[in-house]
Amino acid sequence: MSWSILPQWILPGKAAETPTESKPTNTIPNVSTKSQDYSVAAEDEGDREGTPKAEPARTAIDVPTFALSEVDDIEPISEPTSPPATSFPALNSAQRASSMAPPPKPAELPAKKPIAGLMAPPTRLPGVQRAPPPSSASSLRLPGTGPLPNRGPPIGSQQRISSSLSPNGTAVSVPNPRGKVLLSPGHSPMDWAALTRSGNLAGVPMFQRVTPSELKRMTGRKGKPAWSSWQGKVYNITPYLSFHPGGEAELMKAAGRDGAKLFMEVHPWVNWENMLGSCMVGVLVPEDYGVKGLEEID
Ligand code: HEM
Repeated sequence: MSWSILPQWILPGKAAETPTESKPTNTIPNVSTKSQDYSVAAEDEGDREGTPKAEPARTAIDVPTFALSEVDDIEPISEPTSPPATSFPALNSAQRASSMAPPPKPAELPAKKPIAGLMAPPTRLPGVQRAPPPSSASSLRLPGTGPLPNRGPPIGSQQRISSSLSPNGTAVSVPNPRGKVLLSPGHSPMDWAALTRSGNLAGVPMFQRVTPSELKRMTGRKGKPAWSSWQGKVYNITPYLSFHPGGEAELMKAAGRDGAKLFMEVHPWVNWENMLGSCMVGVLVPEDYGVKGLEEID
């Protein structure tokens, strides 16, 4: 690019004189930070020998200048004219309202004119007693008649009885509508549950095949254990006798026989298998089970 074709006043100083120089001096002042640097640099440039002097066009449009220091001198912008401050609190504030005179009593209110299109309220019959409005307090009151609300276990249930165990350590028969007994201390349903977790309560080393005649002999008397069957399985009910909420005598009715019928008559909601699982002796087999087996072998 030839420098000679450019007007003199835009050529860089040295470059204009020695166009053969490979690198034109960068004379662009550093304007990165302050604008005043530019003017200083421009003066330096003008002082150089041989440098064409370009007079700044003084006729340029005056750019209004602004300096921060002048800000203080600027007349503060007057705020929009507002009405003179009213006294506190405001006229329509709640504070004023509270100190104001109370509103007129309903009796003093002017009689309301019936609004067009709406019916007038029904007139009250003289002498008719109106019931008090239902309140939350009235719903808490116990009804004078009818059943009491369900609160806790029913009267006579095991939960209520177990809170008053027999003091002398024996199951005591007490008259109550469901035939519950007082269980001796340490014989609550919780105690039984703990005992069943402790180990095998069947009283036999391994599962047995029990014939009906054999079951019949296990009555809990004459030193024999009490066994009872339930759905083809035989259980030793002896350990449970003192834990039975219905009493030992009731439970003994099932000894030496199938107890399902009696059991289901009294408390079908009780889970026999769960409660007596650790007391299982074996399974009930037909009377001739062993004999048949031996005959088949022969
Ligand atoms: C052999 C297995 C049995 C077990 C595991 C057993 C268990 C129970 C349990 C847990 C209760 C308390 C029920 C409750 O609080 O709701 C109870 C109560 C009672 N049981 Fe048994 N029972 C058995 C057999 C029998 C038998 C054979 C009879 C009667 C012949 C009987 C008569 C009663 C009676 C009268 C009550 C008290 C009333 C009641 O709770 O409804 N139980 N028994």
